[in-house]
Amino acid sequence: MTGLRLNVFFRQAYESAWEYRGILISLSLMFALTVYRTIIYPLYISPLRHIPGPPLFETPAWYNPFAWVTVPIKGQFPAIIKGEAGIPQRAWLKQYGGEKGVVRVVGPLGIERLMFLSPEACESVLVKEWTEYPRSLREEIDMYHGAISSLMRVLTGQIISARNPDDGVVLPMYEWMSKVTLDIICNTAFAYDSNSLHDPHNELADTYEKIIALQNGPNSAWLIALVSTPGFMWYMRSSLAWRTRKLLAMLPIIWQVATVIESMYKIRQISKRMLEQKLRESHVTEMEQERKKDIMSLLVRARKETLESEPTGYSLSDEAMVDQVLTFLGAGHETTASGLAWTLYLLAVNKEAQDKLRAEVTPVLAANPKPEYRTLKELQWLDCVVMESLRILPPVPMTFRKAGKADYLDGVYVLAGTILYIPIRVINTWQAIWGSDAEEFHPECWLNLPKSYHSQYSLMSFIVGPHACIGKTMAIIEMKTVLASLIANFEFDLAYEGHDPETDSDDHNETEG
Ligand code: HEM
Repeated sequence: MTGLRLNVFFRQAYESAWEYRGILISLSLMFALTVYRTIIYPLYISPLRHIPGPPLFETPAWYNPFAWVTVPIKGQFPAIIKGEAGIPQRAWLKQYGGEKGVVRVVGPLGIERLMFLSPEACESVLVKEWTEYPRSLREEIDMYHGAISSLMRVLTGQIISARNPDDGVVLPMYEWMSKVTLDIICNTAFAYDSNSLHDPHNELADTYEKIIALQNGPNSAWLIALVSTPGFMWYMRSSLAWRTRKLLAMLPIIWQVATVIESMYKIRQISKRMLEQKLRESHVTEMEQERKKDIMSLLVRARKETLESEPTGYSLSDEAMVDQVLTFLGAGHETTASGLAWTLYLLAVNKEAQDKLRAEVTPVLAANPKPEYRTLKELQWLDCVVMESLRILPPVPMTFRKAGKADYLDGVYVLAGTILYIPIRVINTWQAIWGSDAEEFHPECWLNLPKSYHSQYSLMSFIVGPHACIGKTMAIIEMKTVLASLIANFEFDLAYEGHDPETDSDDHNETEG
């Protein structure tokens, strides 16, 4: 009887397998391909497998069958997203980098990444041959003072309304820095008053706040993983994203993507409205309108002038102009805010450096509360503090390139398509360049730079080459202007003894998009 039942079972199984053979063959092929791509290729076939780096499988993982599934899928990604930005990479370079500082890391799905430290490699990738290493993803000081005065009024109001103003008040400085930098960039980009410092319901500020809350929220690691998924950015730019957003909003974790889609759509709509207004203003003759200096007005005027002189020539479309301004908004707002917040943190820990800065800026601001940039530029300690903060805690700790050709870098044959980390924070704090206390805050090192300092490749906070940050000058001026006013007017302490924001937040700034 049992033999007969088994026989029937196998016959039915065989018939079902035959009926669904197409699906079964596809699934088997996918399985085989996944095993090949995530285990066999990185461990036994890749020409990069001999380059030292953290092992894909730590010894105990070989004996854990569950790890055979999870490790190849995740690669070193858990260490990267759990760790503070740039720190796991620094540890790997120290442990495996050797003399030259070359390390291989296996990311999710067996995709390999290489890290190079030497100026020669950075020069090849970012400057000399930058077209061969494409990115895989993707002063106007007067304009600042309005926002800075508002910030001073708001913070003073918060302190006065505290129960014991003399004891100080605990304030979320990162949020306030984010508001002031948004108001500054909106003014600079569109001559638009976002007024986020005073009006928490401002449409643009509110929308940005939603995106920032996701970035800093508990599921931010998932969001980064989703953004890094091949094809994700294509999807986000397509109309499919807008059409499927309500469906996404219902799914766990993925709902964040729906929030990003809606926020991006709203920001784009607001920018379009502003462009329409600029286009209406551009018909008014120059005599009638004040010559505006915001980026969007400059673009509108440049396009009008190009079309007048060369009607058939190349000019930016409306859509491209909105894109340009949105890039500025995105790239220039959070970066400067986190640079400022980290500087305040470093000064709260290093009270001596803070007092020295106060002694330098107070008389200058007493003589003129809205100093010109030329005045601020001469303040030596202010410069040291800002540069040192950007060195040890760079707002963009890491970026990426993709090899567009196969070639040697630092003696390693790198295949086309390989992802290269540009380890900004690691280079900024590398002991061979900056000395044995490279990871500590020493503003005075800018008064006497080490002999090993290279003017282009030792501080990479804004990277170098044609894709380097075009807002670098503005960012440094903005940071100095806001910081000078804050330090001249307030004293900063940690919110509580032992406050360590590095472990409080899981801020991991991997920009791949
Ligand atoms: C402390 C503040 C800032 C830091 C640390 C910073 C850093 C960077 C870095 C590292 C990149 C290159 C990313 C890459 O190529 O992978 C970049 C690009 C860029 N930055 Fe900045 N930035 C800051 C502020 C600003 C400001 C204030 C603006 C605008 C006014 C700005 C505008 C841009 C633009 C337009 C790009 C190119 C974006 C693109 O091509 O997609 N940045 N920035």
